[in-house]
Amino acid sequence: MSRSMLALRRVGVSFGGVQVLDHVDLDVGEGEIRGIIGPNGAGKTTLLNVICGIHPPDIGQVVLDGDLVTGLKPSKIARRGIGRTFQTSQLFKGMSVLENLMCGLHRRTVTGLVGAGLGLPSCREEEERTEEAARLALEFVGMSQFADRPGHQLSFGQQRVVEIARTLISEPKVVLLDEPAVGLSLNRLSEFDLLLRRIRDDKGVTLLLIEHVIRLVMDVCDEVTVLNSGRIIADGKPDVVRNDPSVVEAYLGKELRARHSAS
Ligand SMILES: Nc1ncnc2c1ncn2[C@@H]1O[C@H](COP(=O)(O)OP(=O)(O)OP(=O)(O)O)[C@@H](O)[C@H]1O
Repeated sequence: MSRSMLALRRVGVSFGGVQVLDHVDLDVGEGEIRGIIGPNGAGKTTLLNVICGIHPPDIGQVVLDGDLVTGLKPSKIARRGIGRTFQTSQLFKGMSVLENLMCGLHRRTVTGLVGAGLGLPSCREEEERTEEAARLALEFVGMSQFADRPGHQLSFGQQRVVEIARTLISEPKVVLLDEPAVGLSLNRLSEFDLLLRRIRDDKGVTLLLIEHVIRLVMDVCDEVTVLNSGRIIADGKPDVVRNDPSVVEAYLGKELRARHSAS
């Protein structure tokens, strides 16, 4: 593995006495695309919430690029270099796609939204830089033609891509993607696969991807981690994980058994 970019050490979380994450250890190398799969309720989203600080772990540690970030506020963890998308669209209604992206950066600029809104001369230069960064991010994900379109008018799949662009303008080290391929057609899926690779290769971003679209996970991920009932039951190259008996049983079993009996 390359240098460790993100590590979880014996992370535990319980909700109302139910252990949702149980001594989870994870090492993600710099520039890796890591898939996290598992049945519904396995703890995948909770894992992302722990990493980005939305839900601090009861026990254990989160280490980002060598620094302990456990217990920091989500905004601080974001500043340390972790971006995140969610299962549902988080675009602001009534704002254009470009404005949505600029919001992502305003939160980090010196003058912020208020100064920009007042149009203070000192803010104009920063405003121009913010707009330029937003346009470049849109261009990177191939959505420049939608810059002035209200965000909520885009298809669900397009909104997810805009959200990824919004994470990129902050130049993160790691981006966490929660089911980003929901709503994408098969054609779009191969474009999306390429986009993820470009984010890694051109921007050097490490990606952690929760996904139920197994084809995408097996194609694009360097490594795959399988969670079941809050525990890691397998971890490794997609081909190895795909054939691991415990994974077949816990997660892929139903699907594969159905395919075998059909063939
Ligand atoms: N805030 C919460 N309070 C109580 N229980 C929760 C909370 N968040 C999650 N859970 C429970 O923790 C378990 C794991 O949920 P989580 O959303 O992490 O699973 P998941 O693997 O992401 O599932 P899915 O694939 O359906 O999104 C579930 O049983 C869920 O009901």
